Amino acid sequence: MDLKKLAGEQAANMVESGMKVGLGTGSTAYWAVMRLGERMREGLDIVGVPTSEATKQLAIKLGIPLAELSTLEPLDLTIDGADEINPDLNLIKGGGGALFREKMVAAASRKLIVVADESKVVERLGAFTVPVEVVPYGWESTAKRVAAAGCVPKLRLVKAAAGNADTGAGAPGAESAFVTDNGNYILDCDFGLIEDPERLEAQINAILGVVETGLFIGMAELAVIAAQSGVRTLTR
Ligand SMILES: O=C[C@H](O)[C@H](O)[C@H](O)COP(=O)(O)O
Repeated sequence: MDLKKLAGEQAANMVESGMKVGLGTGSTAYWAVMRLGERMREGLDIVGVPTSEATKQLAIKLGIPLAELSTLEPLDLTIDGADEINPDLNLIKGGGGALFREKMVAAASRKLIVVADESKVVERLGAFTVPVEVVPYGWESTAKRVAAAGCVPKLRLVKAAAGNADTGAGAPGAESAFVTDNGNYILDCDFGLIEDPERLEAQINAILGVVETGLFIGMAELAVIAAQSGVRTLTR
């Protein structure tokens, strides 16, 4: 049984015609968007706001009408994945690097529904490193300031698919900084288990050079969690 598919589809079944819907990013939200595409072919009528370029391309392929966030807000709901979910429905997000647009869209939504398999549910956040989006200019200095908040930040890297035969730069397998849809970098920050996620979010967001953190505090209202034993929902 594909648990991500189960959770994603179940949340997509909660969407009603006429709704303005935030479309999340990642391998679980993917299934929600796929199901919305299927339901559109059966007569569902919605307008979506994608949280990433990848989701935008998927929605276009599925024929889901899209609009700019500013023209649609407030959205009725957003369906999105998470890397960790605690009992208060506070989240760590951004494993795929989409955290900034995800937070913008979630903040403009009346309701955020999180979709995940059971492995994402934790007692305390922090086993998954906290992604922090930073502007490329002076990122090393920003990383030092983030480190002073009590973590070990690591610049997220990606392996190049193709290289420059002349210079060897970007040769297959060579690593370069991961660049977000907003043209920024990601620092993956290991804070250990986090005692006060709300305080930490405020502390990191106050650092010059930081764009946003992957801590989503008090934003999710409902979580649809799929396990081998079935689907359950968690509320705040
Ligand atoms: O940046 C990516 C997003 O925050 C994802 O929603 C999150 O990483 C969960 O992704 P997945 O469902 O693929 O585990």
